[in-house]
Amino acid sequence: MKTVLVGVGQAGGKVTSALVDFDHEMGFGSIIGALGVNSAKADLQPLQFDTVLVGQDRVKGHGVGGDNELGAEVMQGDAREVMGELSGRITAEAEAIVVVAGLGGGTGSGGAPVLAKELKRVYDVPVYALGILPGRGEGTMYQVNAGRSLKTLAREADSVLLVDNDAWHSSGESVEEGFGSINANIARRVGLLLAAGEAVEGVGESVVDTSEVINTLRSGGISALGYASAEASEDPDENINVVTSVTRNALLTGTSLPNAVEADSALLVVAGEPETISRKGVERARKWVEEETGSMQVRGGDFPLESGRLASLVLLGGVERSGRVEEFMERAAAAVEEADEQEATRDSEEKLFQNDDLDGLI
Ligand SMILES: Nc1nc2c(ncn2[C@@H]2O[C@H](COP(=O)(O)OP(=O)(O)OP(=O)(O)O)[C@@H](O)[C@H]2O)c(=O)[nH]1
Repeated sequence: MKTVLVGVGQAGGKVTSALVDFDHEMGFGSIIGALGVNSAKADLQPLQFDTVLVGQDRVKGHGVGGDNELGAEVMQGDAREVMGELSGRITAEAEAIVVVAGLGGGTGSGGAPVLAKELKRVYDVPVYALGILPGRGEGTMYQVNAGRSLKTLAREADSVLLVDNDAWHSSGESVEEGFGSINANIARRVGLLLAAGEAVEGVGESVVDTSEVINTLRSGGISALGYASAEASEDPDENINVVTSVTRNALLTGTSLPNAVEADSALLVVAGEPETISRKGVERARKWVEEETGSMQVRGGDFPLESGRLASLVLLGGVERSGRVEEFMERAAAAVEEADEQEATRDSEEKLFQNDDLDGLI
């Protein structure tokens, strides 16, 4: 899928960078343009692609400090400039635009929904978001921001592919320590999805087409991506269980949104050497995905790739009713309440100290 990426905020820029590097290393050529947008100048500097600094008149290049309303305002204020920078990149070749952002901060969380809305107004191709949810251990402000942003983003974008920061980091590492490996994992998985369906020489009947990705995401709302891989035999008959077990692992333990299984639609992409992919295995795996997700719309296809391994990518569309999303929304609502209570305590403490009756005590 020929894609233009827009990384908003610090996480958005870093994840976009990892995706661009992966696509380049693999020689896929599915990312045809990238732009970084931020209100913090220092976060734009390391990026190897063009960037736009927004909100300079308001925050002087220092970021919005987690204030996502301000993040939305500065993006709105400079939307014309951002859209202008993008217009040269979103050529007729583009099949999708992906806005990448961490939903817990200020610039990405506030800015991504504003940008998605502008892009949808102007372009006919699907506008997706790749949204990063704060991990459980991240503070109240992150959860509040992400809850607000996710609702708006799911409304504005054609689909929000959610990655939970707790999902793809190595055990023993904190979320912050793990950013490098989380980003590399996001790049590999999402990068493969974007490249699935890219023209491959000697395309066979079973090769997945870009339109399958778009159709799977057509139900809108929230989507998730699962991935797992394993060593494969050269003989496809010995790979029946390899295909079924990597598919099970991709969906049950390898998703970007842990425990999101119920879905409106799904796409199963099996990647590896075409002659090693077991047709029987693929058939069984697809049936299993149908049963697990409860979806009647499970699409499928191969992704020919030179490798000694076989991998399964499972894209789920319409997972907003899954337990995981509900659990996050509850966490965000509790965080909003906690933030409100803290504000109320601060207000009453301020009133206490403004009370004239206290004057006599000092
Ligand atoms: N996966 C991943 N998450 C990140 C990374 N950097 C920050 N985050 C997450 O993103 C959220 C914070 O968003 P940022 O992108 O840092 O903030 P911002 O959008 O630049 O906004 P401000 O700094 O407030 O202007 C938190 O939930 C972090 O855990 C990263 O490199 N990778």
